[in-house]
Amino acid sequence: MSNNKEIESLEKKLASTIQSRNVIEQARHAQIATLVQFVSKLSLTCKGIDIELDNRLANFRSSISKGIDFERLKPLIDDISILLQQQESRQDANIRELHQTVNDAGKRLQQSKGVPDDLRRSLRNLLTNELNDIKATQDFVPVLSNLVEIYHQVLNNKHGDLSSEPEQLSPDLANELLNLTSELAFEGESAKKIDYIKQRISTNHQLNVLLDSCINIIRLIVATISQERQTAQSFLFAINETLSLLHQTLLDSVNRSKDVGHRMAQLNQQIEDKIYQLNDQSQQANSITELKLIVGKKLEALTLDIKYKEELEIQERECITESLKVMQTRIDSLEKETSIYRERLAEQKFKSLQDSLTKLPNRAAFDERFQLEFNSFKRNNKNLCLVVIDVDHFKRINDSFGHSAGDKTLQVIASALKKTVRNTDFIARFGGEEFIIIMPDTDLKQIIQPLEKIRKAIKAIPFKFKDTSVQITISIGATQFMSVDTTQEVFDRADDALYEAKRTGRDRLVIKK
Ligand SMILES: Nc1nc2c(ncn2[C@@H]2O[C@H](COP(=O)(O)OP(=O)(O)OP(=O)(O)O)[C@@H](O)[C@H]2O)c(=O)[nH]1
Repeated sequence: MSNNKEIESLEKKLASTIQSRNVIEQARHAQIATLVQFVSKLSLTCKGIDIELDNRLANFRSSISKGIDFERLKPLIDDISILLQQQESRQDANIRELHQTVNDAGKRLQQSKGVPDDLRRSLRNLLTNELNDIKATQDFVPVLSNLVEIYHQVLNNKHGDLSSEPEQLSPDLANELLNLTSELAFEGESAKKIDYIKQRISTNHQLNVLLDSCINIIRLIVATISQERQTAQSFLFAINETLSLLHQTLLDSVNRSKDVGHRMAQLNQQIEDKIYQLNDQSQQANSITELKLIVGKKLEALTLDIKYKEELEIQERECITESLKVMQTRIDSLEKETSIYRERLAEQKFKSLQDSLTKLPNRAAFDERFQLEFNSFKRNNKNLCLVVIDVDHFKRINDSFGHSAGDKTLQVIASALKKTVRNTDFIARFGGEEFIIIMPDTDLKQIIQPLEKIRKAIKAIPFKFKDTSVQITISIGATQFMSVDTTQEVFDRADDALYEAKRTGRDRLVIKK
């Protein structure tokens, strides 16, 4: 019996132990399931970092979801742990690398030109503060987006700058403008301004510089023209003033003459009347004494009248002399003014035909003379040659030693050319580094010797810039006028000859028939 009771109590104990073990077992399963789910989810957060890790984690997730026992999971967990450790150090290296890259990009941006001040400030803050505060990869996100934004704005600015960046023009346009300015003769302050403009054009071929230069040149021309107009105006004003003064003087003297004439006529009448009266009264006189008395009185009155008449005549003469003197002075001063103005006009005509740099006749003067010589050639059919000279590699002088050295070179060459040609030859600066000579009474055979002399003379000039000795040569093209030629044809032939001289090595003379 006691045995039975014992068995019964043991069975009860066992049943309750089994039950509580089941409860524990169920709770453990529930905990494991939660843990498995959590581990699966956690493993998913590492997805995409590394393929190897991805594969292992996928394997691990599938194993634990199937409830594979710990013993079989262990090697998987070990592998994953190693991979995760490697991943951690790789992550650190990545952060350092990213830090360095962002820092480098920011520094490069800092060094680039044209970054506005506010962006430069933001960039400095990004590099010194924001970047140094980064602890984890995700911290890079706001910093990077900040940097991208700064880049974006700098690019926008640059783009704006680029679109407004002055367009580079062909140097031909700049040269053409330079040639045109050579034909302008200015004095004093204007000459200095033109020199400055020339310097700018020769070193800078940007559209805005050329436009700016054009505007400044036009301003100078307008100022000169208005100055000229003022001179002409004041001259005309002076003429007008003198003429109206002369007119007034003349009127005064006519009026005075009229007045004097009137008084003279009155006096004449008075004298005539008195003579009549004298005649009359003398016939009525009864005695010599009476006659003497009458005649005496009348003669006295007549003498007074005649004296007065004489005075009037003297006055009248003085008056006329005086007005003549006034008129003469006015006319003299007007003549002086006219001759000054005439001189000034002649001077201006001369100046507008002279190249201000070399003091040689300029292109306008050449055109005028070329036409005259051409007309005379057509009439007389005398020999006439045209020569075009161009300084070789002149650009190199400007580029190596500066525009002022180039200018000086042109002056020296011009004066050497002037000295070398005959008095009857006409030499002009055609523009830039090009000169032109009209040689009358010369044929092609005769020009070789003087032109070779010119070529050698220029080559022999000992130019020295910044302690460097430089030899400068010229190329020459020449031709003779033919009876069938137009001016353009002669010019083109001479230019072709020059081009051939350049093409075949420079420092030479080429003649074209
Ligand atoms: N200093 C100065 N330079 C000028 C003047 N006028 C034109 N130039 C320069 O002269 C140079 C002419 O250069 P290019 O036409 O290229 O000819 P180049 O260098 O002489 O070469 P080649 O003629 O081919 O031998 C340009 O650089 C012009 O800027 C001037 O008045 N003064």
